[in-house]
Amino acid sequence: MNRGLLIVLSGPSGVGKGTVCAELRRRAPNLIYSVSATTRAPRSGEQDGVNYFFKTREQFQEMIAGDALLEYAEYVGNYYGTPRDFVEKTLAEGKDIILEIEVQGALKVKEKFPEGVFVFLLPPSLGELKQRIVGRGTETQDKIDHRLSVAVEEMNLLSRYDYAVVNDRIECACERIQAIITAEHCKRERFLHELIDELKGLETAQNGSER
Ligand SMILES: Nc1ncnc2c1ncn2[C@@H]1O[C@H](COP(=O)(O)OP(=O)(O)OP(=O)(O)O)[C@@H](O)[C@H]1O
Ligand SMILES: Nc1nc2c(ncn2[C@@H]2O[C@H](COP(=O)(O)O)[C@@H](O)[C@H]2O)c(=O)[nH]1
Repeated sequence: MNRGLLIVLSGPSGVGKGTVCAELRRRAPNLIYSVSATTRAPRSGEQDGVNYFFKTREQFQEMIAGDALLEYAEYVGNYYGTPRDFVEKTLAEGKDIILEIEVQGALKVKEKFPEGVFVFLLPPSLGELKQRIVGRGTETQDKIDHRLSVAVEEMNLLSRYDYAVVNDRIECACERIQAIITAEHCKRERFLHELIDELKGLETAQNGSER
């Protein structure tokens, strides 16, 4: 059985990662979502085990010490991390999994899983990014300013990603990401590699007989 694809979706706060991820999962129910652990307080409507595993700092530090996280990062005053076992089990079962995480963590995942598919979601403009994060209404002005200053640093790391996708319209962004996932599956198809090897063999044999 082929291993599943590890897809990492990053991008600045407020660009629409969560929104795009939710729409991708609606379109492709087989795509598994990695629920992160965090020390951030739940927002109104967020559920433990669904949006995040909400942890105290002590519980999170125990997860770090017990090597239970594939990666973690401190972002704007809170810890965020990806539970390791669930990702490894999902990939071993041949299922695709998507991680929606910030840039420092994504680059750590890239060191461990260079075969992953790393997608950076971009806003159509910085003005629109600001409007989205303000419009969501979940953060204080202080936190918004902090998240926007981190956003600029994050966008400087865009070149470390395999793909950049603009989230202008949610449907278009999802279609672009779905096209990337389809293409990445094709690249990994064993029969294609066998066919390419066969063609190379044929070419070598032909060149040999022409000499
Ligand atoms: N393509 C879009 N057009 C207009 N608004 C959008 C679009 N995508 C997302 N939004 C809106 O932007 C806001 C931020 O989206 P979302 O919470 O998904 O961002 P995020 O990148 O997951 O943020 P964070 O990293 O802070 O969790 C939400 O109010 C969402 O409805
Ligand atoms: N490195 C990680 N970053 C993560 C993880 N889960 C979420 N995130 C990112 O944190 C910021 C803030 O999230 P918010 O829910 O407080 O708005 C955002 O960029 C998320 O993508 C994780 O496991 N590791």
